[in-house]
Formats: sequence, C-alpha cells, structure tokens
Amino acid sequence: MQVISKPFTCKVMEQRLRIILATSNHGKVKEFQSWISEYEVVAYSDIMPPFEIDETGTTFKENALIKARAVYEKLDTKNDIVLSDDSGISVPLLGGEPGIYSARYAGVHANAKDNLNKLIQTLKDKGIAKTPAFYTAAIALVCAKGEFCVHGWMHGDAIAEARGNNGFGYDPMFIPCGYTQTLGELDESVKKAFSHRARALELAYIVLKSLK
Ligand SMILES: O=c1nc[nH]c2c1ncn2[C@H]1C[C@H](O)[C@@H](COP(=O)(O)OP(=O)(O)OP(=O)(O)O)O1
Ligand SMILES: [Mg+2]
Repeated sequence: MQVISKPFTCKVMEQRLRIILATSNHGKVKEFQSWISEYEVVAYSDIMPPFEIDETGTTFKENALIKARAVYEKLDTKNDIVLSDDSGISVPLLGGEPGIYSARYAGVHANAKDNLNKLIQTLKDKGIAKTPAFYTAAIALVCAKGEFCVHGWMHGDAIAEARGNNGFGYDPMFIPCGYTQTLGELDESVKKAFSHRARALELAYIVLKSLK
C-alpha cells in the first residue's frame, strides 16, 4: 500500500501572529527585533507611510496607548498586534525631569544628542557629577482582543558626561545599578537582561501568550 505523507500539519500551516511596532525610534526597533524571536516583528513604517503621533498624555501609559491605537486604527487587517513603547529617564534630584518629556527635553525638534547634552549640562550647572536616576518603559498592546499596558523600570545613576556609543538616547550617561560603566560602554546583553524595556517586555509576553 502506498503511504501518502502529509507534508504540512495544521500547526505548520498556522499563520504566525505579527507584531507591528508603533515607534519611529530606531534604537527601540533594533532592541525589539533582536529580543523577540517567537513572532514576526515589523516597524509600522515598513507597512504604511510614517506619520506624526501627538503624545498628549500625562503618563507613560497614556502615551503608549495613544501611539499603539493610532497605528492600529490605520491597519487594513485587524489580525495583527500593535506594540508601542513610551519611555524616558527620570532624575529625582531634578524633580523627576525629564520623565515623559525625555524625547522633547531640548525642544520639540530636538534630536537624541541634543537631549543627552541638555541633561548633562543641567547636571553640570548644578555642580552634580553623579546622581540617582531611573528609566521607565510603558509597553502598550492593541489588538482585536483589546488594549493592554505593562511597565518596567531600570535604576542606576546619571553622570554629567557621555561615555560610549552603544545603546541610544541617554545610555552614554546612564550607569545601571551594580556596574561602573555606562550603557554606552556596556555590552547590549546588559540591556537585554534587565532594562526597563526588557522587563516590561517580559510582562507583555504574558499578555501575548494569552492572545494566541
Ligand atoms: O533604553 C533607553 N536608552 C536610552 N534612552 C532611552 C531609553 N528608553 C527611552 N529613552 C529615551 C529616549 C527618548 O528621549 C525618550 C523616549 O521617548 P519616546 O517618546 O518614548 O520615544 P521616541 O519619541 O524616541 O520614539 P516613539 O515615540 O516613536 O516610540 O526616552
Ligand atoms: Mg515619542
């Protein structure tokens, strides 16, 4: 008797869930794409023309949801999951600045270098060489099954100088707890192990698994 092999099981035929990243920040895209292996991950600008999203919220959570909703609303098919990240660095000695305004710290059209230099200069002007600081990340997920938001934090010190070229944004002036080098100097595996974004992503996975 001839045995006809079944080349594909239903499992193989199943379409993988696709995650659309609602961010224009290349540093975030690079991190998410290198950290998430179970899903197909694409930047939203790869599937639609990039557009301005007003971050009018008063918290990281509100802004993350604003970004994810804005991209989800523009999707043709609603089978995908949109993932956004709103994040920033807070310095308690500066009353929590720049916090949710991290990307606009040196002005609305400021780039990452301008913002980094402004925070360094602000510390220098106050005669501070090193002070506690922390990063916050809110990750929002928007899909057909609903809206979700989780958070992660990374504590350390902000220093009044930039050291190293790894990471992005404020990383050259941020020394994580337990280290002597900045995230600009440390290997990217450190951020993968316990950054604010990595920790929020761990929680986001719990939500993602429940959506399958
Ligand atoms: O791991 C990080 N390492 C260094 N800097 C970081 C990090 N995480 C957030 N940050 C800074 C960059 C930016 O100044 C702000 C995020 O602002 P945020 O509005 O969330 O992102 P964004 O405007 O760069 O891109 P988008 O809104 O399209 O996601 O915090
Ligand atoms: Mg932004």
